[in-house]
Amino acid sequence: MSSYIEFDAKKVIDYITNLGSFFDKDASLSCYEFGDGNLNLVFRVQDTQENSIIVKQALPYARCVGESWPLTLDRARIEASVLQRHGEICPDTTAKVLHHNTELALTVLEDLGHLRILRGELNQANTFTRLSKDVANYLAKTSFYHSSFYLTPSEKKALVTEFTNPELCAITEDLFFDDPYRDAERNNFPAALQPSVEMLRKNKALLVEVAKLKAQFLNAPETLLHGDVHTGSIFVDAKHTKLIDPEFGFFGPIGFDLGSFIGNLLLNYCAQHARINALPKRRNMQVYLLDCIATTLSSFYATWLELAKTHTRDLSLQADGYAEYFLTKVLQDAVGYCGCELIRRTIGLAHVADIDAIEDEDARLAVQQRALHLGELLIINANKCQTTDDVYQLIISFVN
Ligand SMILES: Nc1ncnc2c1ncn2[C@@H]1O[C@H](COP(=O)(O)OP(=O)(O)O)[C@@H](O)[C@H]1O
Ligand SMILES: CSC[C@H]1O[C@H](OP(=O)(O)O)[C@H](O)[C@@H]1O
Repeated sequence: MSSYIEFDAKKVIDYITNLGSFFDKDASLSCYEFGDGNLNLVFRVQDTQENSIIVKQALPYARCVGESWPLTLDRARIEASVLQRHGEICPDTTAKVLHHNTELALTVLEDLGHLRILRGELNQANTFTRLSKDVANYLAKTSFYHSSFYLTPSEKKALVTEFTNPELCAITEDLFFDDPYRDAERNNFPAALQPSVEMLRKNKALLVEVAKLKAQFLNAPETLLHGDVHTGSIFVDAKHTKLIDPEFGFFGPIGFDLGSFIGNLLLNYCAQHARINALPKRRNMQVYLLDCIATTLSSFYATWLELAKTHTRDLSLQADGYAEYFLTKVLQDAVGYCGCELIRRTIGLAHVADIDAIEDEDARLAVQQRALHLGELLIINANKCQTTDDVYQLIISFVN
């Protein structure tokens, strides 16, 4: 029988005190819940000496909807295990797991409260020079070392089983690839956007490309993905970049995380158009975001190719030219998934503050139309890209 119980602040303190690992024996602890994500509880536990830890607990349902949307507790195991595996490869860019209890679906994490969530920072027009290189390095290394280029077939198959995450994948499958393209109850957009949404849904070529992207998501266990690399899952400051929250992790197509990240930068790019009273700030941010995208792409590609040339263990995959062929497909997938992220964050269930916080209704609508159209163009044209520069030029041609 499961010993799961939902924790409150008092139970968290009792649990942490019993563990006896993180604070002085006689420390006076306080605790509060401050999660703002869609799914879980997040507590901060602190003593009076400025020491603190984070306790994250999964609920048996989705926090943002309530008990009417039951959800597996196993997501906490997946999240902790992805953080541990990715943390072994990229310790500097992955939140550190200090303790995990699978039965309680509870994980103790290092407190990253001295850093800031990237989405809020971009919305404040703050920029981070390390961001693109750090994210590219994280995505390239974690994806290479969990791919068939590096793992033996039996190692990989065992991990694919360990990281089978059907319920969380089903959420992505529905929210990314299904709901936006039909009349789904969970969709969320203003009536004024209906004509743009209908145009999108009538585009048969688009629907075929979305089908291909979904099929790839369902059928291509290329690597252990983070599964939800949006700008709300990245802590930053001038010297640090830390990824959190990989509960959607599973073995899927390498381009998915790369595309999700770039998609979130482009959502912010679109939202910047609402800054009509601060044109220099808007221009600076848009230049920064495009530069970030260019660096992420080139740095991801260069790091991955270098790893493939020097660390590929599979003999056949060492064939001259194969890594380049493989990476071209990864880039095309990334452009497609990027387009899906733009569309689903505009008209689907889960929105982004970048757009939703725009107060002026007309300005918000114009940004939503821009994001939808950009998503559509990217998905339809993704397969024209052969190189990272092609991807960048494609993006530039549609955003300007
Ligand atoms: N390790 C951490 N250190 C500090 N704050 C954190 C940490 N992990 C999460 N948080 C805070 O909790 C919020 C929700 O966390 P997140 O992992 O995104 O939850 P969910 O899984 O519900 O989306 C984050 O936006 C951040 O403010
Ligand atoms: C009901 S899940 C919707 C959405 O929320 C997740 O993000 P997060 O947990 O970081 O808030 C994920 O992007 C899902 O698609």
